[in-house]
Amino acid sequence: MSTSFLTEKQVAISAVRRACLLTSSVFNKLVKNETLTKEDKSPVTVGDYAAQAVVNIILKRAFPDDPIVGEEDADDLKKDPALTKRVVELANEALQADLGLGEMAEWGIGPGPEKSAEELLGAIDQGNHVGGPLGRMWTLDPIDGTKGFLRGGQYAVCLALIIDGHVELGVIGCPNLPYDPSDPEGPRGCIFVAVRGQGAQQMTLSGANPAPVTIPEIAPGALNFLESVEAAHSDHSFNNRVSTSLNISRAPTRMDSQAKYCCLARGDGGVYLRMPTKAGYKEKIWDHASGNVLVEEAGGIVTDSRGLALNFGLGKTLGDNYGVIAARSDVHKKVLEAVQQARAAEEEEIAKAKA
Ligand SMILES: Nc1ncnc2c1ncn2[C@@H]1O[C@H](COP(=O)(O)O)[C@@H](O)[C@H]1OP(=O)(O)O
Ligand SMILES: [Mg+2]
Ligand SMILES: [Mg+2]
Ligand SMILES: [Mg+2]
Repeated sequence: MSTSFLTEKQVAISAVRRACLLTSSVFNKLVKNETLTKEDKSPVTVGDYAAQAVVNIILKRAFPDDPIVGEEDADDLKKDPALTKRVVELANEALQADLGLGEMAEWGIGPGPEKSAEELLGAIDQGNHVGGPLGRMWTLDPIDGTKGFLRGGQYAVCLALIIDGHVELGVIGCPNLPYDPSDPEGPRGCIFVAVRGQGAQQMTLSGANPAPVTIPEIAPGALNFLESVEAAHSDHSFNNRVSTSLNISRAPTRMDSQAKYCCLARGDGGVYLRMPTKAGYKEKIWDHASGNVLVEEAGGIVTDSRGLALNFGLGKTLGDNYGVIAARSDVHKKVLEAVQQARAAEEEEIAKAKA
């Protein structure tokens, strides 16, 4: 098997583009127009299921033997015929759309035949692999940043190829992210692609204007933190403590989803820092795999708060990794030190309070 991953890359881009088309259509039909009635299921649920069905159908068409670790399963969907009908309509619309640019019949990429409800439910459940240390597997978050999706803010469709516990390819679709960070009101919709050893790039959602991305050197005074909007997902006060100790004066940029890794990769914010807010939460591999290879290929380093590499070979979660720090290598070193000092100070305070 070739290790250039050319086919894998084209297939993954096509799958993510079709899923983004679908999630945008769910947003426009169900969220923006506020057409939801009480009986309607959450548009997030519809979008999650349908996007996972679309991506899995495309992956399995090209790589029938590859297992997929997907966030969703179809157990609840199977009990709900009305929701299933909606998912089937939306998934087929996205699978049959003519995307034009970048679709190549010779790669087996392009509009596909209509799928039955049974086939689509089956496709969602093909994302049931549990992960592990050996072999090839894909991991998929069909909508990452569901809160952002509902707000009309940032969310991402995230797909990655993991081989023997290492992320080799990552594709992230960000339908609401401006293509040009210096023109925040300009055209929105980007796809970020990274292949291990081959660099990182971004392109528009239609596949146009591919351009390499690398993390630029950022003057210490211009650095800022990229962090979750949701206070329950990452510890804002800890980030504040760390940024204060690093004399960072710029306010953090808060956004949902792996769009944060994408912004970091193109120099739009200098540090990704995510510390758990409650003991026992284990980060999921689909929430970090694509962003991991993207940031590393853009010249950054990604570790946990102890400086350890993230371990994608332990199953569905990152196991014992605690927190995530991502930044350009020079910045990463300083942030890791500051994080460890802040953790020590925090522990000391807790011990004092208990005494
Ligand atoms: N307690 C938690 N701590 C950290 N991440 C969480 C927690 N609960 C959910 N998440 C996940 O964080 C991701 C979003 O991160 P962010 O806030 O940076 O956008 C989602 O995938 C979300 O999972 P889920 O999709 O199941 O809600
Ligand atoms: Mg997620
Ligand atoms: Mg999700
Ligand atoms: Mg979820």
